[in-house]
Amino acid sequence: MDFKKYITDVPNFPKEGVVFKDITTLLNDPEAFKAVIDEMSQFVKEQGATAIVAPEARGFVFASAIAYVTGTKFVLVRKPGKLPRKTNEVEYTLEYGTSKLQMQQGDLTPNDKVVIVDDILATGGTIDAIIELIDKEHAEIVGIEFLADITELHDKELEKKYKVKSLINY
Ligand SMILES: O=P(O)(O)OC[C@H]1O[C@H](OP(=O)(O)OP(=O)(O)O)[C@H](O)[C@@H]1O
Ligand SMILES: Nc1ncnc2[nH]cnc12
Repeated sequence: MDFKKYITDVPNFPKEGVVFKDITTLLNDPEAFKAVIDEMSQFVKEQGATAIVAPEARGFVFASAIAYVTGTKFVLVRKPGKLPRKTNEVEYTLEYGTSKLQMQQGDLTPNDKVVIVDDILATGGTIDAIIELIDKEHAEIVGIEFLADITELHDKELEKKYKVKSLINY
């Protein structure tokens, strides 16, 4: 399936100069969304993952469906003040701002084999922060997957260190 046609480009959102990749048009199409979840789940199975880690909010939309299909545990990465137990925290910069992400201590164990799931890889700031949070728990990262990758916005370092898959490349 040609997934690209289900993503809508929205110029100058949320800031002047950013072309926002709107995934809601994909979510509005049940067949396309199912095909995406099936393909992303296949990657998780191939890597032999025991856990999926994803950031709010759009990452959750994909990750929870993939965790259900693959029977893996799902660990949440959230913005500050949302997770109730003791967390680790990392500050990061993304295409249109700076923020912090947290993951609860002990949600992952050193035995976990993790696939990280998110909708968009842009500058890579978010994914780098998630990797740092997982490394603090000494879990193994066996793969990273995105619905879409905006190639011109990030370097190639991620692909050098990890098995990375994107269903759509811009
Ligand atoms: O590669 P980067 O430049 O770091 O950008 C990618 C991140 O930006 C978006 O999340 P956002 O923080 O906008 O949160 P949302 O999912 O809550 O909209 C997207 O869902 C990725 O997580
Ligand atoms: N251009 C973009 N579109 C959608 N989500 C994003 N996250 C970071 N950059 C983005």
